Amino acid sequence: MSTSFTINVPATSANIGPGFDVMGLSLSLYLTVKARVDPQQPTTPTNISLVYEGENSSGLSLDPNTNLITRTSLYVLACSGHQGFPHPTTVAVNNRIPLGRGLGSSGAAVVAGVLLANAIASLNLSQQRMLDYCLMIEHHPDNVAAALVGGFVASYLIDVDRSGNIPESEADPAVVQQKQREQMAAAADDSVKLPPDNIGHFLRLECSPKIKAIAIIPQFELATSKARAALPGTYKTQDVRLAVLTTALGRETPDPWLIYRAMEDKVHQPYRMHLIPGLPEILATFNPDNTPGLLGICLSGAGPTILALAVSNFDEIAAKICAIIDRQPSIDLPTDYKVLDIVSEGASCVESSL
Ligand SMILES: Nc1ncnc2c1ncn2[C@@H]1O[C@H](COP(=O)(O)OP(=O)(O)OP(=O)(O)O)[C@@H](O)[C@H]1O
Ligand SMILES: N[C@@H](CCO)C(=O)O
Repeated sequence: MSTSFTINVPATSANIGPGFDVMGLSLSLYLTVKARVDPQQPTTPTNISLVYEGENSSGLSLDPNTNLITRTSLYVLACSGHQGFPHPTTVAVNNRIPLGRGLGSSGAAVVAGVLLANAIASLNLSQQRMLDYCLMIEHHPDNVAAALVGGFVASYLIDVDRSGNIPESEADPAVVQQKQREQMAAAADDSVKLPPDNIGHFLRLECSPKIKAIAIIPQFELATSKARAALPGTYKTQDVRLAVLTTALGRETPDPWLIYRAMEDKVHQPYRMHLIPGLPEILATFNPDNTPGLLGICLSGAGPTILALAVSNFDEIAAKICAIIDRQPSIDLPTDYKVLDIVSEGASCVESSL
């Protein structure tokens, strides 16, 4: 008899305007990972055979030591004294989250990797401990916290020494491979770097069920590392104003202008404008008076996806925003969009016996 696990992790939109590195919404678009433990298969050092199905698979490494999902699992396992998966396992990934577009694809991959290790080696990690592991790989909590727990989530990270290295979710594959080799070697002599306890904290906030998320997805990738490199090191105190948003989205009947103003941002969007053709015009053009149903517009995560929150007229709003992007000289391919629910359930793992 073999055992299977099915892991589902939602896409996320981080920041929601001024909530830079703090706020996240989980969305009805999923990364699915199926793992089948197959003791009949020949053993290998990692015991992983990795396959990708569905869209978004080309260009991703199938080397278990390099792929973000499986190398996250291998790190978690190494911390528990396992070198590789306990038994030969086929890991099949079906990813619906566009890569490098600001919809939390890397955060979802990291969360999936942690859940996979937890299931495959029966580690019984708590949700809090799983967040600690996620934060060793992706150093900002907004995407991973929302993907893990679901809904509208505020989170913060305790300043902790992770050896000053750049997040592994953003690192060059060669650097990652070297680090992975070191971790595997360290696992053998018991010195692998465990996450400190409770490095991330989160709070679930109310979000009105009337609100949907329109993700307007330009057809080019923008690496988070590049979008973060555009940010300044210091801010003026008057630029930081998150407080209103945390309650504005939770009101049973959303107040469009309250949310619209609460989503205006001076922390990251002004510095990233030049990376997203059409964004300045979009922010200057649409508001709740001239666009019925619209609540607010912001950059989703590090971009280039633009997030519009709305209560009605979803396709009309999306079409108008797409039209502005599509007439920018540097845009070659028509912009895509998806009308998504804000889902209250986060990542899940279901076990079945075959
Ligand atoms: N399902 C996946 N399997 C393996 N690697 C993935 C997967 N999803 C994302 N990645 C890795 O993460 C990279 C994208 O991460 P990046 O942080 O740049 O964008 P994002 O997470 O989609 O956007 P944001 O963080 O702004 O929401 C991909 O190029 C790939 O290397
Ligand atoms: N808060 C992060 C989200 C992207 O992963 C950023 O804006 O850089």
